[in-house]
Amino acid sequence: MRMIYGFGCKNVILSLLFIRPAPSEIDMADVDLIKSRLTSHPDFPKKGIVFLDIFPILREPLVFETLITHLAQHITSHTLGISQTKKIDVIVALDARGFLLGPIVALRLGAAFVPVRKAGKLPGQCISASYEKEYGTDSFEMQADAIKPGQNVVVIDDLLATGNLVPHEKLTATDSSKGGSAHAAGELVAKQGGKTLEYIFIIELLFLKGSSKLDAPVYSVIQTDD
Ligand SMILES: O=P(O)(O)OC[C@H]1O[C@H](OP(=O)(O)OP(=O)(O)O)[C@H](O)[C@@H]1O
Ligand SMILES: Nc1ncnc2[nH]cnc12
Repeated sequence: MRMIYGFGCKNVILSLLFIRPAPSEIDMADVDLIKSRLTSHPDFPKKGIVFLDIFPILREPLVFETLITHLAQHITSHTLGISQTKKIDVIVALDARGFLLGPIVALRLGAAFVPVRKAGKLPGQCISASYEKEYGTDSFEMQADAIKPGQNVVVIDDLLATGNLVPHEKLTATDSSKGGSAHAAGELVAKQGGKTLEYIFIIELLFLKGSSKLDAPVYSVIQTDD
């Protein structure tokens, strides 16, 4: 059994194509274990933000191992299936917390690891994309020769917010509707001719509707509406 997730009306057609695994296909024991280690910190780093901290997960080797295995298994059992492809060529992960997951998952899959870094940190020729965060703005870079045209890519980060403090449907014409970090990473992959098959996160802040701005399906281990 698979279910189809609806996004904002702007992306209705795309959302019909974006299939997420049904809860029955997900190992809920893994999810419960990972979720139990997540901590929340109200008003950090500024008032109104509830910061969700993933570091307690990494403190416990068994829980960290469960998370990495869960992500790698999701890719081999689901991402490859829905994309009807045999291999992930590249795992792209985002500076900085995405780097805690991306290289390990890439090694498990025998894929290349490519970092997306905050501007000015990567040597050589780079391409860039700007983005908005839940609490600020910034610009990302990727090395210009990192992805070859046609390569299959999965983008990994710890958390999907959206780049805006207001939910997508409440944005006015004067608000920016540019996406957040994951959107910028997808833009960098597309600029190099790579194909993003899926965006994967530990946590997705559903109320911010970040997935509606992305050009591929989203898988998140934990979803929260708070
Ligand atoms: O969907 P968004 O609104 O873009 O928000 C999510 C991003 O924000 C956080 O990173 P942050 O930029 O705070 O930096 P860090 O990883 O260096 O802590 C988080 O790790 C995601 O990358
Ligand atoms: N609420 C949140 N908690 C942790 N990291 C974040 N990055 C963006 N929003 C965040």
